[in-house]
Amino acid sequence: MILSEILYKISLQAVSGKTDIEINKIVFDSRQVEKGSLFVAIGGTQVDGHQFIGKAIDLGASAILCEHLPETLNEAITYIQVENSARAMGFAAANFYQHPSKKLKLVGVTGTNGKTSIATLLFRLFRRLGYRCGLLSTVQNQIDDDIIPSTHTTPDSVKINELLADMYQKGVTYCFMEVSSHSVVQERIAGLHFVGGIFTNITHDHLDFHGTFDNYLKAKKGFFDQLPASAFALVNTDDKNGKIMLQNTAARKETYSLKNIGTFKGKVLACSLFGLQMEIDNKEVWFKLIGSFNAYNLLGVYGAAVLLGEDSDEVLMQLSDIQPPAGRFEQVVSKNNIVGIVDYAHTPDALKNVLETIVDLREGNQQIITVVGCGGNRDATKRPIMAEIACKMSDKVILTSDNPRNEEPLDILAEMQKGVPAIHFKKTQTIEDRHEAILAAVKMAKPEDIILVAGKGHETYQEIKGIKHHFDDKEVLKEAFGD
Ligand SMILES: CC(=O)N[C@H]1[C@@H](OP(=O)(O)OP(=O)(O)OC[C@H]2O[C@@H](n3ccc(=O)[nH]c3=O)[C@H](O)[C@@H]2O)O[C@H](CO)[C@@H](O)[C@@H]1O[C@H](C)C(=O)N[C@@H](C)C(=O)N[C@H](CCC(=O)O)C(=O)O
Ligand SMILES: Nc1ncnc2c1ncn2[C@@H]1O[C@H](COP(=O)(O)OP(=O)(O)OP(=O)(O)O)[C@@H](O)[C@H]1O
Ligand SMILES: N[C@H](CCC[C@H](N)C(=O)O)C(=O)O
Ligand SMILES: [Mg+2]
Repeated sequence: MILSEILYKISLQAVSGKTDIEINKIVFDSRQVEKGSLFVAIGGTQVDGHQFIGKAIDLGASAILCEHLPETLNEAITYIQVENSARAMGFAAANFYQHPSKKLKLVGVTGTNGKTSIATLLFRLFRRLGYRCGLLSTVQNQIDDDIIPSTHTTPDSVKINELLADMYQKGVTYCFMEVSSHSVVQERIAGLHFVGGIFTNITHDHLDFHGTFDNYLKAKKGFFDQLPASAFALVNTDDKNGKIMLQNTAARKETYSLKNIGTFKGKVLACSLFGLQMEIDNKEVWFKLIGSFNAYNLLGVYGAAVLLGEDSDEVLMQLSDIQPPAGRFEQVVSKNNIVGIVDYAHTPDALKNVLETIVDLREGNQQIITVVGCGGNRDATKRPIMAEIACKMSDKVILTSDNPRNEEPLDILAEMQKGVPAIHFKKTQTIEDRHEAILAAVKMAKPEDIILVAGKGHETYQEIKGIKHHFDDKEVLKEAFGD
């Protein structure tokens, strides 16, 4: 595409060089540059992309999109200066791929917990309702039956537009995507056209990246602030910050609640290890998801589907038959009835919700044994809190490694240990190796006991010092059960 078309409607501060040149690729990593690329220099969290402009030119970049121009300009190259290059890249990517988000119906889901659950349920529901669908999620990206591995919860803006363009070409009507707070701040969703946005909840996470809870809140709100008037903004108002999402949005304001207020109301009637019974719009329905926190996810999905024009009875009928995504309250039961539960709870609130559900469901003298760790190079302030929650709500706890990434596993564990109240020392142990920790939990379990393995859910790897080793909590549980 011609550069001037890629720059259409983008506010430019300065241009040096020709804009009637052909561009065949937009890249923001110099290592991906090929002949004819537009290289976008972005100030990152580790390095400033502007320092790679020279390297990008050496590798064949024809044009540079940046926030400040290099001291010496190469006359053969076009330089475009903008205020925010990440944001400009979002709009450039939308132009380059010819606005796929406007050609299909894109729905975004944001919140600390529940994004994957809601986006995946919507994807599965709308496929059952007869539509071709796309999904952009933490677990995987998907176009109908085709699974495309995902590297982020929300991909970068070029990747999103490339995937949406592919979806449009394959006849997709609806795409459901997760909108992480990182993606809002880093402008990965700039230039996208949404028909709806959903807010789940906001609790403690990602303070390493956002600095303060207030900034985290602003990031989530930023998604709703950029929705157009034609979209709906569907918000869980039982979350005390829910209404804040609606403060400055141009979108139609809609709400859901389990407290009998708002557009969509629901009530939990019963919850067991087999499912959840709810009343929605005066209809009683059983769902295959477990835990009252999932009642919020189901109600959000129901609300969104109705707002998108689907028949409410049909929606409930189909939704009642849908399985939760992988690694969300997934059960592996041994032959002698030890109940293993693998769950992606990696925030204090998620861990508390899952354990509350397990405590409510436990019968007689069933013990709860929790195996949990916290990821490295991520918010360290949640470590002692998660350890404390695990200890207070379980009979036995094994603190272990999650994805240590570039941190020392024992340093992470030392921070978790700080949260263990003295009265719980006796029931808590630390086993650095996650495989060993799961085996130990199974060894100490009696028939009927419940083992919660929290934090990694669907993940099939453990990231240690830049290398992803194969690791699957479900697989290890099965191995430990030895059935
Ligand atoms: C903290 C964070 O969000 N980092 C993301 C960010 O990288 P960064 O800002 O650190 O980049 P950097 O390394 O400083 O480099 C700056 C710029 O220089 C460029 N560069 C760098 C080196 C080089 O040789 N040449 C070059 O051009 C880079 O491509 C980049 O454009 O931009 C990159 C490109 O889009 C992302 O891949 C990267 O995600 C990292 C891998 C990551 O782990 N992100 C996590 C925290 C994340 O985004 N998570 C959320 C989910 C959160 C949730 O649970 O809600 C997600 O959406 O996945
Ligand atoms: N509505 C909810 N409220 C609170 N906790 C929830 C909710 N839904 C799911 N959880 C808990 O959070 C965990 C992660 O759920 P899910 O993957 O849907 O969240 P997410 O927002 O996509 O997370 P991520 O930020 O990692 O992408 C679940 O395994 C469960 O423990
Ligand atoms: N989307 C979350 C995933 C955390 C998963 C957990 N297993 C970890 O590695 O910390 C994040 O980027 O913080
Ligand atoms: Mg997710």
